[in-house]
Amino acid sequence: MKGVLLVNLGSPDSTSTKDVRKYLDEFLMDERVIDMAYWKRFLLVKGIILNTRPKKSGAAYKKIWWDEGSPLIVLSERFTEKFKQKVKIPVALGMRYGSMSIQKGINELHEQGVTEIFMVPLYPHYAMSSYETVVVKAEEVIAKDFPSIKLETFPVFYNDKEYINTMVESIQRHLEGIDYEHILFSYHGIPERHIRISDTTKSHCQLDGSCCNKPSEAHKTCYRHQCFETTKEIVKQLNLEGKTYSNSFQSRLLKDPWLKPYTDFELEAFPEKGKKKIAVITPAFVTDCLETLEEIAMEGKEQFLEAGGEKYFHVPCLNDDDKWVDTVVKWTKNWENNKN
Ligand SMILES: C=CC1=C(C)c2cc3[nH]c(cc4nc(cc5[nH]c(cc1n2)c(C)c5CCC(=O)O)C(CCC(=O)O)=C4C)c(C)c3C=C
Ligand SMILES: [Fe+2]
Ligand SMILES: [Fe+2]
Repeated sequence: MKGVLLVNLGSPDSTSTKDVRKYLDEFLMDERVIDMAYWKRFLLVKGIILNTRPKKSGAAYKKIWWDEGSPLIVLSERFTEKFKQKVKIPVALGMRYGSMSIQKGINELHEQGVTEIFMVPLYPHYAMSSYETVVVKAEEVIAKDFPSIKLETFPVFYNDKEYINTMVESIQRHLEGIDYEHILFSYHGIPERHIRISDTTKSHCQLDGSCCNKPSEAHKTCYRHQCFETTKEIVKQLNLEGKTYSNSFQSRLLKDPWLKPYTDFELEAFPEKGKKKIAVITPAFVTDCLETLEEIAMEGKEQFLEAGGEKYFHVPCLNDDDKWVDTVVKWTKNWENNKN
């Protein structure tokens, strides 16, 4: 029997320092997130980061937490409920980190007799710290505990026609009546080093603007290229002119160079450049979460207004948008009918 596993990143169980520490421990000890030799990662994460960050992150989570729980989890559950109504096969939701694990999701499907899983990682773009780690984890769980299950994973969908149309419709709906003169596409950042590690050609990605427009095999796993493509496709349909939009990367951790330009620097510089009314879109996330609700909608707004900005609007993620649900249903039905 066929079944679907939807996978998102996951959140702590609560905003308490203890729960946030447990979540960050699993997240940051992932070798695809902090890519150091095990002993170095162990010392950095357990010896340094976990001593201070859980309290700080817990306070940030408190600012966005809902009565029902983490927005990322609640919104993913709402999406899943709507999705279940539209397909006839078993569906489960799993998270890469935290209690609602991929293991639990696969087990839930297994108990319903599922032998073939269609997994949709809810990430439009390929990064070793997002899409790749989900695939590796699911494959490990299946090899260890469910060897008879066949797994097929939906590819990244950064330039998929249906996804782009869904984004464009949602953006147009949210921006109706909003007074803005510039759109910032703010993507989750990754360390520049990760771009080089994921470059399958080992020579294409230069990180200097010279490579992302040249066709290459490397783009199949190039986060930077894929983010730029998402923006290009969206602005094409929105008919935006060159100087009225730009890209940036947010959520840096540690001191290594991350993808540039940095969102916080851009937000502080816009007013001086005459861009005083902006809208921010966060396409790396299909679900609103700490990084969009706190970092962009709250902190980003404050930084922009303090620097002299006048109007600031964050466009919500797709969340449980009906057209978005229908898009993932369509991908699923194509898989059921061997059309993907
Ligand atoms: C969009 C995909 C994501 C990529 C790529 C990604 C890379 C990445 N993240 C960190 C560190 C942290 N990220 C945190 C939160 C967080 N990250 C994503 C998505 C991607 N991360 C989401 C959806 C969220 C929000 C989770 C939620 O519960 O709402 C956090 C935790 C919060 C904090 O302490 O700031 C950390 C830490 C690294 C190091 C990285 C790539 C190397
Ligand atoms: Fe992250
Ligand atoms: Fe590139």
